[in-house]
Amino acid sequence: MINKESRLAEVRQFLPEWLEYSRKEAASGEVASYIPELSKAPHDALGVHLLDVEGDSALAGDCGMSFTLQSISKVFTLILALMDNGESAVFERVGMEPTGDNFNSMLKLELVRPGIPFNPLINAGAITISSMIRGATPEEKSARILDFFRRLSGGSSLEVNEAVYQSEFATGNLNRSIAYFLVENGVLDGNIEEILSVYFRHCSIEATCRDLARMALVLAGDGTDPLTGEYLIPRRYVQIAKTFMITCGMYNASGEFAIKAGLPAKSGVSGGILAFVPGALGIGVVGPALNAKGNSSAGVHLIERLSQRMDWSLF
Ligand SMILES: NC(=O)CC[C@H](N)C(=O)O
Repeated sequence: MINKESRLAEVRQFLPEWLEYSRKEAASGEVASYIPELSKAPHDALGVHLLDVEGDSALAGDCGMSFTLQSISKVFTLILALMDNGESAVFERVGMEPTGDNFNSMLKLELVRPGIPFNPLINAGAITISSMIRGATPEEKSARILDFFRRLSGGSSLEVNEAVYQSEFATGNLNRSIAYFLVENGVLDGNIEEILSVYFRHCSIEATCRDLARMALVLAGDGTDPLTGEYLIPRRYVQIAKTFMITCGMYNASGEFAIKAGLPAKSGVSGGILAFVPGALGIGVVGPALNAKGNSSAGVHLIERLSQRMDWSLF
């Protein structure tokens, strides 16, 4: 058990120094450019916000910067799809296993029958999950997702970054290929452009490190917001999301991250990372320069170091 008060006090004291040390890792990374709009992010930025169950914060660096959630959103659309459809319907369409491949790989879709995506956190799985969000139109589905994310982030006013959305929609041919493949396999049905618009929109929701920390805090609280007492997610669905975050949350570097940090986490190509210490605190990090696995170079370094110094690993 960690002593929350004294831990965050200690973190607050050392955080600026640790952050500057981790920032150097950005030098070895690259800002994502396959979505053109993302390439505008500052290469050396690094920000962190930690929020504990009492509402105490520790923050450092470029934590005022906003960025799009990208793959981080997949954790919460999975949860919404579980709430909308139930566990068995969701797992008829997506699997429960890590792939060991890149997040946008199509390799295993062809290799393993019946061709359902390996898990809901790779693009194929997340596109399938987007199609399962309740709503009569894509606009209604997107509005429900945004509303859910706003409630999870403490009644915030999160918005879609339209420029990033348009940039993804215009250039997302690999995601289109995945979607057509899923239709062919009988996993997806419906209008592909509409399904992709729901997917690209939730990836393009803009947030700050504090928003990530706030959403992570709800997961740390097993689905109940520790700051308001509001029940937002059934505990079972948090358990499912948490397990996927450990096994697949950092793409094909999840094993290494589990060993080095030992925390449930999800990263996105914008350089954001959401992580949490169950029962204790939510963590939001951004560092746009990515390593070869597509995770924030400096962000991974910072979370691993924090977890090791503070003895936060679950394992
Ligand atoms: N890994 C990511 O963050 C990928 C999300 C991005 N929107 C994509 O589909 O490529």
